[in-house]
Amino acid sequence: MLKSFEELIDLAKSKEPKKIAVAVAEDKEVLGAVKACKDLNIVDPILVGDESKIKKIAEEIGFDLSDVKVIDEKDGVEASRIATKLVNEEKADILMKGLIDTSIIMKQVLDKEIGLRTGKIISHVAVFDVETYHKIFFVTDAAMNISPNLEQKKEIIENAVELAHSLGIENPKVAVIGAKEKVSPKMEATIHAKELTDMCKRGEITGCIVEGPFALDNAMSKEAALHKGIDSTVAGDADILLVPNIEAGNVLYKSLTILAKAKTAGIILGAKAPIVLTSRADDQEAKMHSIALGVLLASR
Ligand SMILES: CCCC(=O)SCCNC(=O)CCNC(=O)[C@H](O)C(C)(C)COP(=O)(O)OP(=O)(O)OC[C@H]1O[C@@H](n2cnc3c(N)ncnc32)[C@H](O)[C@@H]1OP(=O)(O)O
Repeated sequence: MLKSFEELIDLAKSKEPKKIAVAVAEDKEVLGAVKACKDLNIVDPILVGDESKIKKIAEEIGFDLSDVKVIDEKDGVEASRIATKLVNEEKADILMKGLIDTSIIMKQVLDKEIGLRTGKIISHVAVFDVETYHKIFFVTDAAMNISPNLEQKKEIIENAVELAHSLGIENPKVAVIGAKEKVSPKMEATIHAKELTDMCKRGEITGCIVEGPFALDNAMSKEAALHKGIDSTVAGDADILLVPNIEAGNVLYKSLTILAKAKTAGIILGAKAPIVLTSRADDQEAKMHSIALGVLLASR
């Protein structure tokens, strides 16, 4: 079972290096992370973007590009398209978002001709390590699916459970988050939580334990759960938090990274290849962890 991001990097180092296509690579944190991962011999990068800007940043950070392929494309949409197409054509194993809006690169990923669709839902999982929680945990979906319906939430859980299994978390505990732990007909998130719990009980969602609704405190703190008289194996020990919508997920993601200084890695699942996707504001370390996660997944 994965215990730290250091372990994640070590695991990635034990794999063959993977080709990573970076869309709109002209960013210091992105190039710093790619350089660090290249130095560890876990990736062989293809940088797509404004070549003059890429070269200027590379020089500043001491990134020797002599054996790195750079594709010059100043337009961000086109650069995203080229990088996505490289993965579609299996010229790269991993796609990475650089200095570009998530919706722009994900539109390329969804493109029927050059994209990376598989028929499954494409969803984001953020992996967190924060001092105030006793283990690594996931938040899904803070970045891709805006307001998922019940069936989409089921598939988002399945993507996250598959990731958990890949990281050695055998029977992950999934907490379906709402604003309270009781079902309220006025709050769709709580109704979905109950239905997802029932689906798991009926064997329609497997490989995990799904329970909810939970308010965040009950999912993450045993004491808070006991205080409210909640009797559940998931309460206070969740591995995966399924958030009701992108706003809740994104606020939680950024609260964890900005306020709680959590370590993080972000990845898009359900596409033909792993897609490294962090916030543009995330630091080099977060991007490095995310690349390592991409390498692990691309090695399966
Ligand atoms: C957490 C750190 C990083 C961040 O902070 S990210 C910041 C916030 N995130 C974002 O701005 C992105 C949020 N998402 C979006 O904007 C949109 O969902 C996105 C990705 C642009 C797609 O929207 P549209 O292009 O309008 O797509 P659409 O809904 O009209 O659907 C077009 C076709 O694609 C399919 N599709 C859409 N989302 C999918 C998914 N998740 N998985 C699989 N397939 C999906 C959809 O079924 C449709 O297919 P078809 O063409 O009918 O066959």
